[in-house]
Amino acid sequence: MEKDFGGFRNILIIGLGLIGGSIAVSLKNSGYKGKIYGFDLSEDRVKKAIEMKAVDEAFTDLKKIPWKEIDLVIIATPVKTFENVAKQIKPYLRKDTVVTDVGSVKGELVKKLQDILKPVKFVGAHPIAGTEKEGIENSVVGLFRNKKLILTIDEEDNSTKKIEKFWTDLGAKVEVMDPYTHDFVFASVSHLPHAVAFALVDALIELSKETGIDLFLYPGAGFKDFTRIAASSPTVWKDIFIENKENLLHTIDKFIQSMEKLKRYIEEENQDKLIEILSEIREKRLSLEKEEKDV
Ligand SMILES: NC(=O)c1ccc[n+]([C@@H]2O[C@H](COP(=O)([O-])OP(=O)(O)OC[C@H]3O[C@@H](n4cnc5c(N)ncnc54)[C@H](O)[C@@H]3O)[C@@H](O)[C@H]2O)c1
Ligand SMILES: O=C(O)C(=O)C[C@]1(C(=O)O)C=C[C@@H](O)C=C1
Repeated sequence: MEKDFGGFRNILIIGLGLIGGSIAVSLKNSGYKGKIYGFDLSEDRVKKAIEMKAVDEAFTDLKKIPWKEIDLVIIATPVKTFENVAKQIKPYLRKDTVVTDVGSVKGELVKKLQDILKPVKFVGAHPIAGTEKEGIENSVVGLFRNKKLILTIDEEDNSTKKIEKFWTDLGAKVEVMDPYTHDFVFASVSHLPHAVAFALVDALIELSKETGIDLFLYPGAGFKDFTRIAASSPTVWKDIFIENKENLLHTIDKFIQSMEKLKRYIEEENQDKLIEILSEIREKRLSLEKEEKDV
């Protein structure tokens, strides 16, 4: 099928960060023909976006945006800003403009945004792709290629089909999930791992203080691999943690239980149990590599 990115003629990206920027540069690189407009509160980000030719025009003032031309708005700011952003753009939107997002949390937020934006259609979307970097200066061409993209929709209609085509043409593999299941799943496989990585570095900061030995002078590859995501944006992640609080707290409790189990087996020097649990965990982790190869 011909690449038409859902047939949206002109697009506005709100939030010229890593994800908003990666959408812009990926569109430009894939032959998207329409205009890409950008908006950000930061003058520097706007300047950078224009300098990089990631967007055709970019603004820090909503009033200056050529709203009549905009067929699709993509909200790509930290999740706690979404409601305000929706309220601020609502008066400018054409009734047939579609609004979507890239937020890492869905749940109630999807319903709130649908209510704020009504009668304009809001379609919740979450690309399962990113890095620990922030800002458009770190954007990646092709970031979404072969990556999952979760659409949190109740039913298919013309707008959801267009959003699905938009992401398919960027190379993503679209899956539909209800917003609440989405938040449990990504609390487990994304938000908990980030919390654990942040906490692990925190533990080493505390141990360094307690002992007077700077443990960060001796990181091996394992520590670096494991904690790459602890370099992620504090602003983006405090919003994700708070917006998905209930699910995240539940997964943190499960993680503490697993740590306590491991601690107990170590304390008891229980070799059988350690072999049993570590073997089971290793099998699971290895099966993940195999699934990736099979894709
Ligand atoms: N980083 C990832 O790996 C990743 C992956 C998938 C989804 N997401 C989601 O994408 C969104 C953006 O994350 P990012 O990593 O691109 O962050 P980022 O920090 O790189 O970019 C966010 C941008 O939004 C701007 N901004 C903040 N508040 C604003 C407002 N009210 N109006 C306009 N601009 C505003 C900031 O100036 C910044 O340029 C978040 O909702 C995040 O949950 C992130
Ligand atoms: O690879 C990374 O750096 C990421 O953290 C990407 C990652 C994740 O896999 O957890 C982070 C947040 C998202 O909402 C989606 C993807």
